[in-house]
Amino acid sequence: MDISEWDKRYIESYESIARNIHCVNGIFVAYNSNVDAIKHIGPGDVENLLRKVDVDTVQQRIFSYPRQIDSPVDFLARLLIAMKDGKAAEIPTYSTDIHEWLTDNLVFDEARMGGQAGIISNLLANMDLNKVIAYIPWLSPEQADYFVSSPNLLHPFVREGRMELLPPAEACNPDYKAKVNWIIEFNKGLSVKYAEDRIIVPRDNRLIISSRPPWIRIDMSDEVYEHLPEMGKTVDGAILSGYQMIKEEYEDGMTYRDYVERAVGAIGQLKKANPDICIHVEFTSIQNKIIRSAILNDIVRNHVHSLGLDTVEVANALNVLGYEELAYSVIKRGEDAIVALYEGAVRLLHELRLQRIHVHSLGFYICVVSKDCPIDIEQHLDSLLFASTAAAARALQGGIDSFEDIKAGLDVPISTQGMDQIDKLGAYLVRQGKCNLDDFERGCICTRNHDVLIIPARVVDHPVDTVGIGDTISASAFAAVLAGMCSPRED
Ligand SMILES: Nc1ncnc2c1ncn2[C@@H]1O[C@H](COP(=O)(O)OP(=O)(O)O)[C@@H](O)[C@H]1O
Ligand SMILES: O=P(O)(O)OC[C@H]1O[C@](O)(CO)[C@@H](O)[C@@H]1O
Ligand SMILES: [Mg+2]
Repeated sequence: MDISEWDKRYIESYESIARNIHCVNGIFVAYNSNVDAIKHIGPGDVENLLRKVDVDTVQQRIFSYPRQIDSPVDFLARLLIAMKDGKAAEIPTYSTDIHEWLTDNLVFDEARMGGQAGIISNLLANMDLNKVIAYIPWLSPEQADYFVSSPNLLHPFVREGRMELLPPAEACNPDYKAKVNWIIEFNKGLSVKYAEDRIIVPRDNRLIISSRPPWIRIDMSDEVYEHLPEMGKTVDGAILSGYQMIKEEYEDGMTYRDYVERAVGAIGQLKKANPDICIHVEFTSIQNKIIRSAILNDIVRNHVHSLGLDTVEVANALNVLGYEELAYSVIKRGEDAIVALYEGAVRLLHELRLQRIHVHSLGFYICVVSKDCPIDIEQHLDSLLFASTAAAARALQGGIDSFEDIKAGLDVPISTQGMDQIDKLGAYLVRQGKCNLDDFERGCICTRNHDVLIIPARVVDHPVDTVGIGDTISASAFAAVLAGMCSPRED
């Protein structure tokens, strides 16, 4: 299909999801929510920060590649790495020192809802989904203020053994504090001089400094855990995220194994009274390989139906599952990177026994679906196109406050670079005899073992922010998949 045919197909997908989204009874969303303190860095900002530290040490730290932020030097090293490649990254910090240093040396531009579960809950509620049940284990009054106030967005609260669903502001615990993450957004073309080097940022992206205070636990109170079947019964799907915060060991002797077990138990509880519930996990950057591996092998495999992730995260996942070479081909920016990405997504689908895996990249998405996934390939295509429209709307407007707001995404141009990338993949797949050119051009490929959807995405030239766009893509696509499952077929 050429761009004008894709444009037409995009409009059809929006209309189809708008018609069907209301048949979704509800979605359960857990666990992570925080306040994002967002700073868009401009010319001179990084140089100013570099003047406050020893640049030679930063350079050494760039080579040693810190996987957690303990000092301003670690922060600047990871910021320069992210800016040089234009790659998204999320690095944990376990003390408040860097937060204080950043507060003293940078003024953030805006504070907004952060965390996959927080962003996704607000998006789904604003999309007018019938019911969104959000569960945040550390819901503080300040955090609750960042949730949209809407009757379809509720949080469980257990009183005298009975579960109630309340607005987050009424379900929060006044003893809890807010978790604040710093988000450093950098724009394509920004030039930074350090030591003898100059970096020109190749693409808009962001670095997240994820605060991990000791009280953060990816878990549920026993009371809420006991009532999960009751909640699971009333929804069609669940979106789970935040597992990246699980630690190997805790001060009280607990280990990651305990939290992995509880996480699997929680999924089991959701399925107890609703065996058909569809579970999506939103993946993210996880620096610790033991945790990354445990999440994939022990939580996702066999328990989860759908996985959403970006390209770097595909490489990271492949890496811990033993596909190092393929992982390397995905991240090195070679001609064949998109082929490696496709191969990687196929591997992950089968290795992790998923029903769908949705990879979002700048300019295109790839989704691989198993043969037993209950919706047809055109409905999968609708879901991806709808998600791209939603992402474009968020990038353009900075947020989505109503279902109607998504429509603005239809005016954003389809990425020609994305089209070029997928043409490369098409040539490869046709050469390999995996599909014919017609099927490829329609974005839908059926093979014996799985089906594949490949779409060009809409890309906003100057996005308001980049953080949270991936969450918007995955959640809107998943909600659209659920709509496909409950809506009457439109043959
Ligand atoms: N300017 C843009 N216009 C449209 N989509 C974008 C733009 N920038 C990024 N995206 C999409 O957002 C995704 C970011 O996802 P991810 O890295 O998971 O970020 P986050 O987890 O912060 O949401 C990219 O994969 C790309 O598909
Ligand atoms: O790992 P954490 O601290 O939950 O942070 C997740 C981060 O990812 C995002 O949810 C974006 O995907 C940010 O809003 C947030 O800061
Ligand atoms: Mg993401």
